[in-house]
Amino acid sequence: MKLIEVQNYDEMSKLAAEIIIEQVQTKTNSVLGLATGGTPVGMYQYLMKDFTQNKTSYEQVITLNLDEYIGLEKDNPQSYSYFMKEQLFNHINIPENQTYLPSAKSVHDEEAGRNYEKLIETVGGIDMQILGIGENGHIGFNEPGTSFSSTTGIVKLADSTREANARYFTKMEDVPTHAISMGISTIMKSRQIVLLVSGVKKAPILNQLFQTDVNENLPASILKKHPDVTVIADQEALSILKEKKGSVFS
Ligand SMILES: O=P(O)(O)OC[C@H]1O[C@](O)(CO)[C@@H](O)[C@@H]1O
Repeated sequence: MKLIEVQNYDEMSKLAAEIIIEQVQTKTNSVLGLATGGTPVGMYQYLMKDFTQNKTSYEQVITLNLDEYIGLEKDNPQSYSYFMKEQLFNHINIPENQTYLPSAKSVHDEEAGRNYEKLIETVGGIDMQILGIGENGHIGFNEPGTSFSSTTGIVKLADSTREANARYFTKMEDVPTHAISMGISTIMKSRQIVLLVSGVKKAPILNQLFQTDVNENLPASILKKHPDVTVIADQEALSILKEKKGSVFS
């Protein structure tokens, strides 16, 4: 994993957007894997700004999101489908039928994961996957303990994930208990991965990520086995890791 150290959230967001813009300009029909959550919001704002100023075109781009809650309609403001429209799709020239999120009718909808896997294959695989990391080390909604060979399917959210995401809901009971998520092996098939890490809350997990071996209790640790991963981390996220100089900073 290549680590790029930046000052703050804004620098992380700008750099991530620049990497995506370069990808889209170099390969106009790029397939982008996108993430939700608080981390990529600033990056999406930079993409919108660039679209307004420089007219980078997304006409031929295809996007595939990592995950979606189960039980929320697409027009529910807490759904990731709604999030992506609000944060990005409504503001750039990407055709709606080229933006995909996984979607499952219920926690028993096993077909949904298989269909998403087929879709990813049909579009030729993901060129560049953007990831955030959960405070417990999850990528997508693959919680600690998930098999590294997992493919897209229904996942149960860890209590800590529901608590972390409760900030977007009126009350804890409204936070869905399950989601559909790209699997870990699915994410690992992406040709290039960019992991964004910002804020002091992510400092412990970022430290663990660099200090521990690849193991299923820390889903993001599998990224160490991928040939092309760039981690962009800000000073707050790096605060614990940098105290332990000598490991990655020597
Ligand atoms: O960016 P946040 O809100 O800290 O969330 C971390 C990660 O957890 C998820 O919300 C779970 O999908 C990701 O989208 C995100 O990258």
